[in-house]
Amino acid sequence: MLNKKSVDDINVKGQRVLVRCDFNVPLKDGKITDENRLVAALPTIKKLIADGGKVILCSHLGKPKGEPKPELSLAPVAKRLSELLGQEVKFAADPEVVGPNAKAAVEAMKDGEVVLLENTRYRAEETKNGEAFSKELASLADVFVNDAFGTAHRAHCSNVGVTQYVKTSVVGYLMQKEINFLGNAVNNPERPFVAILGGAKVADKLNVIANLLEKCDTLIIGGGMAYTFLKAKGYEVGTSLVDDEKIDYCKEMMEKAEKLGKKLLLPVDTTIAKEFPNPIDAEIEVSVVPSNEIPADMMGLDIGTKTAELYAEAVKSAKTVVWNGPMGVFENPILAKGTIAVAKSLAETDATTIIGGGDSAAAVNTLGFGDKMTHISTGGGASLEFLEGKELPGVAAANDL
Ligand SMILES: Nc1ncnc2c1ncn2[C@@H]1O[C@H](COP(=O)(O)OP(=O)(O)OP(=O)(O)O)[C@@H](O)[C@H]1O
Ligand SMILES: O=C(O)[C@H](O)COP(=O)(O)O
Repeated sequence: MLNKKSVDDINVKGQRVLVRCDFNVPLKDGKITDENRLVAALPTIKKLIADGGKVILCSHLGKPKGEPKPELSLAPVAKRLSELLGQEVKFAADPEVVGPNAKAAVEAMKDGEVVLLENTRYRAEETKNGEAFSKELASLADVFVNDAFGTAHRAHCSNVGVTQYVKTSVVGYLMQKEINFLGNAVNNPERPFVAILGGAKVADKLNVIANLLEKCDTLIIGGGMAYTFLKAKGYEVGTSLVDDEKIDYCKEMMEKAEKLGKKLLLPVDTTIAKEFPNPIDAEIEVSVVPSNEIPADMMGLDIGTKTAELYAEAVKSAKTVVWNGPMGVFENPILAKGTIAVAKSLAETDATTIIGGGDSAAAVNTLGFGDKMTHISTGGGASLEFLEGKELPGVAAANDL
């Protein structure tokens, strides 16, 4: 259980409540292409409306680097949120975020109304956790609610600085749900606990590998990071992605697994091609070879068929599964088979299945397995840092229970 005060511990009737959400959603031609983060924010917003609070929402979007960028305005989010909530979300267009327009919009609010502020990263101080902007945000509100799990690994004005200048700071339902799911899976798992890591680089996930190895029973490695492990085993991996500086680290992890009596599974076969597909979804010729027989001029781009079966088998006997990072270049249908096989095995198991956000969440959703998972995190970097065992500043800043 998360040891922080939540929206259930307060009633905001007649009060101004500033809610930090993570509305950093992908946009194409001004349209939101994945609204999971909006849908996930609704329970907290509805609770605060039902209380009769004046609900002031804020978020960042993309990286405008401290200046107004019209293409990164939160206006499309206000429009879509209004539809999802079935109630107007008034957009406080204001290049200063907390400038005259925003102040006037908040001033005019009635109980139960909702206003969305402009992209907090229009202000340069935001990402520096500066005092002045933190105070400006705090001046709008009596109470602060942080429901932005996806941003919890950042210490910025709108999720950390602001908490120093309001009396009450609590977390929202999404934050609670994310921390409870990820926390239970990692720290109190029903066993066997299988962790699956993929993605491009070992270097990106050093601490995740080390931490999960301590907690899980089986650690499965796939994706581009597998080849540094295979090279560390002494295999020839051709032109596959390898981080030569991390070979010793991979050796250490393999020794650590043995010492701890944990299973560390690596691909026994590999789908190879002459080169990386360009464009990424280009039709390419592939073949499957044992992982110790990758020709010098070929690269591994997905786990092979036997490996996919082996990994699916390991998932079958699990009671808890945490998955972060694709098994191959899943953006290309020819190289998505390993990722699909693993996603399918998670969809079919009775185990608690948790997807650690980012690319893996996108892969599971595009492949149509989204509703079969126990929990799909809305946080990419945040869920990764949580899996590393780090304290998230956005969570730490809320009032303790
Ligand atoms: N064998 C491989 N060689 C090169 N790139 C690969 C390989 N396997 C997977 N990838 C690429 O890795 C990328 C994802 O890697 P990345 O490390 O960014 O994962 P991730 O974003 O950390 O995952 P998540 O977002 O779930 O945390 C994908 O774009 C995929 O195409
Ligand atoms: O999408 C995310 O991971 C969060 O919204 C954080 O965004 P950032 O990486 O731009 O800080």
